[in-house]
Amino acid sequence: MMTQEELKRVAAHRAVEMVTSGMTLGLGTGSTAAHALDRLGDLLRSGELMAVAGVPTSLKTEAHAGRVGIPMLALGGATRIDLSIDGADEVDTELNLVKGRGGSLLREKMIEGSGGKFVVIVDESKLVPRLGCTGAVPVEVVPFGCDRTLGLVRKVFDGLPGFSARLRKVVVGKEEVPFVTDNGNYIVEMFFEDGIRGDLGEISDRLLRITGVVEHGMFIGMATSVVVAKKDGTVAVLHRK
Ligand SMILES: O=C[C@H](O)[C@H](O)[C@H](O)COP(=O)(O)O
Repeated sequence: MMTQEELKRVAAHRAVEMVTSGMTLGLGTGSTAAHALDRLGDLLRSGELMAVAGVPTSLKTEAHAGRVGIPMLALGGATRIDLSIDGADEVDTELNLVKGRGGSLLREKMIEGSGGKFVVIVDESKLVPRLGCTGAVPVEVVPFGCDRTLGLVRKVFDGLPGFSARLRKVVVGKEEVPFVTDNGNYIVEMFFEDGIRGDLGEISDRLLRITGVVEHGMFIGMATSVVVAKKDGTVAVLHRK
């Protein structure tokens, strides 16, 4: 039986097979996407891939891509993005995603939603019947008035049994402080007892209408395919219908 880390690598390597020389890539963030960065670096060093450039979805990815020698472009400097490769926290049966439990959802959504293919790489444990089944659905909010914004997010799900929301905190020294994203924003985490039931598009619209919300971690209808590494070591590639 392969470990979860090995499965992440298997999925990442399969997605990197879709990369050809000359492509501009969206470079994802997280432990699964990290395997794709390493593989891209290896292929560039060996000369099997040439003239590839990447647009990093986080400062961490920018540093990693720099270490492994992937040439980079800023989002504004890329005329097109041919293919983005990134992990996800959850993938539902329609290939909608929860992303951003690592805090990188905004840049990911900007880059992965800017055209081209978006290939998601996961191990089997990320497949869920409904988004929000296995943990937090993050929402990026501006720090100003964040308590008011948190209250307005709670109102969207008013009366929903088992729903809760809180500001994501981290411990620094002995103190709990808000988690700060690469964009200087905070994260509200939404929790659902048994996942999100209802129209995701409508829920998305209601969240995005709240002044103070910057973006949320539901990636609806964005993934063009999902590479799933299964426990037995086989790989399935699911395509959006
Ligand atoms: O903010 C984090 C990103 O959305 C990641 O792609 C996501 O959290 C999945 O990360 P991992 O591959 O480490 O499970």
